[in-house]
Amino acid sequence: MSGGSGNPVLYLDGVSVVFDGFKALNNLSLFVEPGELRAIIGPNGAGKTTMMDVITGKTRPTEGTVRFHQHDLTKLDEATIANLGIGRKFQKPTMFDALTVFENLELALKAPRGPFACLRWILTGEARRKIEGVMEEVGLGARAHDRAGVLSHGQRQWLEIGMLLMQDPELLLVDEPVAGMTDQETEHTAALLVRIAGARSVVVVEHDLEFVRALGSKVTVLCEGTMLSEGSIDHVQSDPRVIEVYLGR
Ligand SMILES: Nc1ncnc2c1ncn2[C@@H]1O[C@H](COP(=O)(O)OP(=O)(O)OP(=O)(O)O)[C@@H](O)[C@H]1O
Repeated sequence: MSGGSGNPVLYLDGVSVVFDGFKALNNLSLFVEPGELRAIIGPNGAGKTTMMDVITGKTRPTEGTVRFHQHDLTKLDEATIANLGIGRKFQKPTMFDALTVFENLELALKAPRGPFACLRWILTGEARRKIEGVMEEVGLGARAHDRAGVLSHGQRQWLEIGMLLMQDPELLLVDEPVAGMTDQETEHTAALLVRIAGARSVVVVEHDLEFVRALGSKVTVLCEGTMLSEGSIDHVQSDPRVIEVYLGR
């Protein structure tokens, strides 16, 4: 068993997911510490998306333990899990193009429930400071009043991360954040994720190994639904099993 020193925020032990007899996850164990940044890599079909789906309650494991602190995530629905403080960023942005960066963050904060909730909303000084803080964190401070629709692909991804941060997640799951980004945007994204981890745990699934290297974090390599190798990027890249999976055929 590996797992670090403290109590993990996220604890997966012996997790399997079987789809029609096919094991998408096979006895997977993974532990993420408070404030940790973790990269998950692996070839196509390795089970990375299925792992994220299990954590967020979209997919139920066939067997195994999935815990967020003391909460058994296998018993909870997606909305409850999100409310516990697990945010997930998908590849496709979900912001409103006609609204500004500031307004999108404002909407993410208040998440109005019910038809008149927004009419009762008054932007308090505290909320404004929070929005400004998040804009600085994701590097969009200078774009506050630009409409989301005019942002570059990279900036839109950062806004989306900012929208998740407005909900104060304790664990943020980020799916292939740098797909389609320029080299400069990719570098900015690595720095951004390093910056925002620490105050919360961040798990990043990504194919781009140069980007993963720039994260400087512990890396977990998945293959055929199970953990193949774990450690620094140098460690996993020199692991013969990883070399075989990535380069061997
Ligand atoms: N709902 C499903 N029903 C049947 N098989 C599925 C289902 N979801 C995923 N799979 C299979 O499980 C395996 C793992 O898929 P998964 O999407 O988790 O891999 P991945 O590592 O995210 O791959 P990629 O890098 O291509 O996104 C794949 O072989 C996939 O075809």
